[in-house]
Amino acid sequence: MVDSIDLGKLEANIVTDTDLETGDEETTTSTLHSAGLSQNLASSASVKPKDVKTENGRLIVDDRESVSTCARVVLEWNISKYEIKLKKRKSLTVLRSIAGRAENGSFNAVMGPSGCGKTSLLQCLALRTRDFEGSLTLNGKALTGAYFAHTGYVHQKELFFPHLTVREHLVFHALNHLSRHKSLEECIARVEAVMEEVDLTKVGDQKIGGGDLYLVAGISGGERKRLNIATELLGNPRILLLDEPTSGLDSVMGELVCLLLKSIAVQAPRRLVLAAIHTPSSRVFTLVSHVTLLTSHGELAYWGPRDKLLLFLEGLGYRCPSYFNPADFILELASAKVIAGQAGAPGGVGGQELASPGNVSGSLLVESTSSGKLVAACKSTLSRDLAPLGVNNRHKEVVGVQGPGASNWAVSFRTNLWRSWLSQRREYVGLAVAVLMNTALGLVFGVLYFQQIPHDNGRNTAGYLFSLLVTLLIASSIAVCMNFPFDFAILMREYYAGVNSPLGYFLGRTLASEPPSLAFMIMGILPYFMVGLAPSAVAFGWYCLLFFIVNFAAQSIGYLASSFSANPVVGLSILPLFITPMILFSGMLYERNSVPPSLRWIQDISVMNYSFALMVLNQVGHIDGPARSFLIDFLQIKDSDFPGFLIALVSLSILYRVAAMGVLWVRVKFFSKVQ
Ligand SMILES: Nc1ncnc2c1ncn2[C@@H]1O[C@H](COP(=O)(O)OP(=O)(O)OP(=O)(O)O)[C@@H](O)[C@H]1O
Repeated sequence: MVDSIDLGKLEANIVTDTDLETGDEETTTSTLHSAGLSQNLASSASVKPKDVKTENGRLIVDDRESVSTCARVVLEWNISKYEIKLKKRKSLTVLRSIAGRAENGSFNAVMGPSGCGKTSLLQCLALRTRDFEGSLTLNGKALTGAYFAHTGYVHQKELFFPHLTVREHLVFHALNHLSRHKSLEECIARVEAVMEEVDLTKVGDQKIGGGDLYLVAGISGGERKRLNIATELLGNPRILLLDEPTSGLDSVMGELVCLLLKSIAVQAPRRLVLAAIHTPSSRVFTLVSHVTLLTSHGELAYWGPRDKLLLFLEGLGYRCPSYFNPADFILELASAKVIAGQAGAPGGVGGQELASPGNVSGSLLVESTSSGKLVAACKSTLSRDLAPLGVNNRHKEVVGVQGPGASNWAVSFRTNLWRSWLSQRREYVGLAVAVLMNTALGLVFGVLYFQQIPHDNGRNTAGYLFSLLVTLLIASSIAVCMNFPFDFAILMREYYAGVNSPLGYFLGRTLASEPPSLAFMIMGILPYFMVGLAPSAVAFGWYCLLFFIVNFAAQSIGYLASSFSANPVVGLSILPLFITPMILFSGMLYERNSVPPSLRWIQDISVMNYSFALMVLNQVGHIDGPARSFLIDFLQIKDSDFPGFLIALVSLSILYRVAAMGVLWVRVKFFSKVQ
């Protein structure tokens, strides 16, 4: 197989002659001449397999040798039905009787009107959903868990950590993906090679940018698309499935991405590339080897070689006008409204009854009054070309395929710690605001209780410590609830791609968040001497330690509340359910010894109960007089409670964190879908 890429004169069209139907034996020659695409071709030139040669100023990519050594990869699918469960026990049938086949070396397009089910089909093929009936086979065999290792799935919406650079993002994925088999140096070399392949080397050290909360300046839209593809290429998959890799790009950028996909498909190692493409330009359309066309009702309108589609339509009396983009033409044909309702649609197809598709490799189903007959004709034509059509008994095999499996938790702990630390460190604004806010709050406490405590009868000491701890509990847990859920969608994708584990992620992410959360210490430390608390190094040391533990416990509660949903509103809404009882049973608002026995368990799990008592005991150990006896009596505590309360506080702070990790793990494993 020879692929030649012209780097010379710019010409105004792309000429592609690809027939992959005949498999490995056939020669595929793609000559990509592109006006205004010199940049792109230069970037394609950076795709340098080992056997690149030049001839008369042209790059000749000769992968004949690799073809003979390359195993053939054939993916076949027959999805008889894919339903999405809606509320009130309703369901929506998104796909019906979709069959097709693709093999390595080919660039396949899934096309159809918006909402026809392109994403759904890709999710089925990538096994991101199992809620479909039908069969999927790889080289004629039922899928196994290894399918995930062979397959890269590029989502439509890119999700990145915005503060990471392109290189850092890829290194994270390479380490998680490859470190079982490769050394650190080899992982880094693989990152460099892939960046070269998708032409991202020059932006390797730029921030990715983007983000959900606010926009961070970063690389361009096209570069983000290529980074999305590069992430999946790291593991060298044989099958690359892409959901609308050109969406949001202008036509030139879209063509650059599709040229890249074409080169990924045909160059060694030849890969199966299957992409949902919404509205390809005519040039992009000519790059495609096979087309799966869906109607707006999620039914198969055509499956077959791209270059036979227009001939086939002509045979049915639908001729694409010479000035018309063929992709637009077939999209209009596949759209029920245009066909059924509009006379004078391109090719003059309005409301016309259609003949049987006849003896062609590929079929057309057009919505019309005769659609029933056409569905049958379409199926019978396809069944000649596609072995699995109508075979539905392998559904159980698909459902039973083991998931991708999490990556090694110890590796993912280290890489998540590194990634989260880099992200946190670069959140300058967030850190600066946290420092300012805590300084301001510390000053408010300091000014309000300024030198009150040495002359206090105990009430102001209790008031200061209580309000400080309540503020810490609320502010620290809210801060977690506002940040933690945003990573969840990324974690789910990485988990399904086998490059992250919930345990490694949680431990790394939470540990990396500890240093920035120390900003809360300012709120406690700043007013200590202003308000006149015990001027003893031991008392101050315990005060700081207890404040740190309460901060840790408050974050644990924040993690627990926000681990129930990827929606931060849920975490923030249920947070009071955790915090309010803790405050009520702190000993300040409800007499400790008169708590009804049936509610005592709430007191036992209240962080405020122990932390407030410990803070008070720490102070009364260094003061005499009426304040001491007031506080001891008021809170109904004694000095000997200190060690037991300390153990309870530390245990609770760890317990809440472990519970948060458990909830996250269960959600990732059993309840969440990849989006
Ligand atoms: N979770 C969901 N809940 C309800 N409806 C859904 C859900 N997911 C998909 N659908 C519906 O299923 C149909 C197919 O959706 P899908 O995203 O697969 O289409 P698409 O062809 O990729 O669309 P587009 O080109 O606009 O991205 C649409 O009608 C969509 O509204």
